[in-house]
Amino acid sequence: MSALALIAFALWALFMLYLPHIVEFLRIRRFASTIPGPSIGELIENAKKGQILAWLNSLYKKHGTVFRIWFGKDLTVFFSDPEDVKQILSNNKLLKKSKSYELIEVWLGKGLLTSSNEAWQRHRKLLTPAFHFRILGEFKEPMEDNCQILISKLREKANGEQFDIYPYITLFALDAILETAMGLKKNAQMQSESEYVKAVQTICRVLYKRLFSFWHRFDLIYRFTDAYKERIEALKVLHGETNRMIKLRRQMLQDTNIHNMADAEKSDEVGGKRRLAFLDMLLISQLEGGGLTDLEIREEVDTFLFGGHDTTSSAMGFCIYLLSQHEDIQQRAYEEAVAMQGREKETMRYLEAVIKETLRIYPSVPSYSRKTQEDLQIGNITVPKGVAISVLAYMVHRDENNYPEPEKFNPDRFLDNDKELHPFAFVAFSAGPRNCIGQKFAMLELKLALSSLLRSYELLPVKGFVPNHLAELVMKSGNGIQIRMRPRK
Ligand code: HEM
Repeated sequence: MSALALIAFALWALFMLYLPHIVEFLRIRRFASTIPGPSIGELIENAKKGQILAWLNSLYKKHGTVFRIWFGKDLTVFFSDPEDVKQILSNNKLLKKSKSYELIEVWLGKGLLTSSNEAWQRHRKLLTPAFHFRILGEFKEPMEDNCQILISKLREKANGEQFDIYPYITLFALDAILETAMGLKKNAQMQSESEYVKAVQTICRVLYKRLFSFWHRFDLIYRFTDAYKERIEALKVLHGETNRMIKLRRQMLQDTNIHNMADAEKSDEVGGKRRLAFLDMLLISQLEGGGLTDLEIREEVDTFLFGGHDTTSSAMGFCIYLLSQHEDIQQRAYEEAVAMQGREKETMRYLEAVIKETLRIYPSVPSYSRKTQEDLQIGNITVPKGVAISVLAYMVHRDENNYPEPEKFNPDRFLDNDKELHPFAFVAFSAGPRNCIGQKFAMLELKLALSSLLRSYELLPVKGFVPNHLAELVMKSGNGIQIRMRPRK
């Protein structure tokens, strides 16, 4: 065979290899032309401005509840109608996450948040008991200890002067998740300079930055950036620490003769405490023979850490801001917090409504996406295979049919007409099979922290302050959470 024929054959083989992708892409392009949406130029311009949520809001107003955006060659269709959201989130065939989740795999690997198919199903089944409310109750005490540290750290700020409370909250949330996920008392609140705490903050920052950067998305370019170097250093610390903890907790189980759950239930001591961290539960199920590999365990522990600290700090920060702005609502929440002291695990009707209303206006995860693995009918649209579908919780929560005056902070919505709401009108924790596994954990932590804060301090508004909410992977306020505080008498 001549060289030319060889080249022609190679080209043909390559073409045949890519043919299905080319056909799929052409179908997607044809479909995209039937859905309204902005140009790529508009995307770049708005990403540069950093006001993605305001832009998505304007697209919703212009195009309605369904619109599309091209992210490079990847198409995402955004949905905000509760009826469409119901079809998306309850569909058992739509469980695969979209491509943007691959960016966080360097840290989380194929943990629960990023994995799909059988691996996800197996892990979810294995992890669900660890989030059972009875087990979570065991964490009330360490969470309360961390709340006390938060209250005392804030004492120096409770002088009526303006300050940013957000850094205090993040360290509190990090301590709460480190202690419960890994059994690790890190005292981030006391040692904010620790190498580990800094690595968590660095990795969150560089991963978010990459998600919304056009250039950093190209691997070849990214490898030459400072962010890449920072990422490598942070991952070394993070993975090193999780591996160290796996070794340490395994040794503790061995030393206390715990080989299965029955032994653990009988034992009083796991590392000096009766409580089992999520990590212990995973290690015990490994000992019982049906568990995960060491790598899978590390990925899950890192996933809890990521999923569990930024989301709750965001919710807590926005809730404090809203309470500081609404004296009457704060007073009602305060009275309930006083009446329920020590019983926060029980229903706290008003504070729960306050938290839900906060998450309605400021959903910690403003949108989340799946990828279609086959053509899919949603409402009157047939979405072709290979398209990312995004639930835009931020706009679902601003649907005027369910929420008249949607920008108004009114927790009574969740007391008065909760039953009249569309079941998919509130999706801050997502819904269906891939909903947030940690939502009960999050509610317990938020209730404990907010009620002890309310009992200790009066939250006062800062004149003219409005949070600049940014759509990072987790919604944040770009200008912090500025408040003033006074001790309660
Ligand atoms: C206010 C607090 C929280 C909010 C608003 C929240 C929200 C969400 C949302 C919207 C999802 C779905 C994401 C997606 O489909 O891509 C999710 C998934 C998840 N969350 Fe949360 N979350 C919170 C707290 C937590 C906590 C405290 C933990 C862990 C202790 C946690 C662990 C997870 C995990 C592991 C998943 C993936 C579940 C799966 O795919 O099976 N979250 N969360």
